[in-house]
Amino acid sequence: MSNAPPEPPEEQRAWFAATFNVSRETLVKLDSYAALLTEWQAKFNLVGPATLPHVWVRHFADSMQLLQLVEREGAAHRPTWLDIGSGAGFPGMVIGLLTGDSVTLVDSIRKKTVFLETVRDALGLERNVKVLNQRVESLGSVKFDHITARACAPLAKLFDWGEPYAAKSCTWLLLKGAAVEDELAEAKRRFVFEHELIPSLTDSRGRIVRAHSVRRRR
Ligand SMILES: C[S@@+](CC[C@H](N)C(=O)[O-])C[C@H]1O[C@@H](n2cnc3c(N)ncnc32)[C@H](O)[C@@H]1O
Repeated sequence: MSNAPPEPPEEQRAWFAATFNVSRETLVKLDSYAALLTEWQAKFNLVGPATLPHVWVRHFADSMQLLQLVEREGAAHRPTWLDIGSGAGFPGMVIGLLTGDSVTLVDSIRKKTVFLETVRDALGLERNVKVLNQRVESLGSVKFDHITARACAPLAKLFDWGEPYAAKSCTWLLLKGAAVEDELAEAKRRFVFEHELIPSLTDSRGRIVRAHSVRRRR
C-alpha cells in the first residue's frame, strides 16, 4: 500500500482498481454507488461537497484500507462488523460489498439510513448488510468481531458506545484526524486498551486507530 493516490479525480478510479486489485464487477457496483451518492447529494448533504469529485480516494479507498488491517486468512468464522454513525456508508457499506461479511450500519438520522437502504438494495447486499435507524447506544445484546467508525465522535465516546457490543477478541478500526493524540490521551483515562496508530493511505494527516481489548476502567 505504498503508492500515494493521484490528485486528478479522473485518475483516481484507475488508481483504486490497481491498488486494491478488485474485480470489474466490484468496480461497476462502486460506479453505481458513486452515481447514487451524487444524485442524493443534490438533495441531502450526505458527505462534504468538496469530497464528491474524489469519491474513489476520499470515500472508497479510505474505507477499503481498513480491510488490510484485519487478519482474514484462516479465521475460524466469518467476522461480523458494526459501523457506528455510517452516514453515507463509509466505511461500513464498502466493507460489506468487498467482503460479503455481515455488516450492521447504524445511523440516527433517517434520511441517511434511507440512502443506505437504497445503496444496499442497488448493490444487491440485502443478505449481508443490515441498516439500523437508531442511536447506537440502544442496540441491545449483540456482539461484533470488528467495530468501525469514521468522523463520528471522539475515541472515548466511541468506546463508551461500542464497548458493550465488542466480542472478546474484537478489533476496532477507527479513522481519525489530527486530534488523535489528544483523543487517545482522553480515552486512556477512562479505558484500558492496546492500540496501534497506522498512517492513512488517503490522507497525510489521517491516522487509523487499531485497538484491541478495550475495557472500562473501574
Ligand atoms: C460526520 S457523519 C460521518 C458519516 C460517515 N461515517 C463518514 O465518515 O462519511 C457522523 C454520523 O454519525 C451519526 N451519529 C452520531 N451519533 C450517533 C449515535 N449516537 N448513534 C447513531 N449514529 C450517530 C450522525 O447521524 C452522522 O450521520
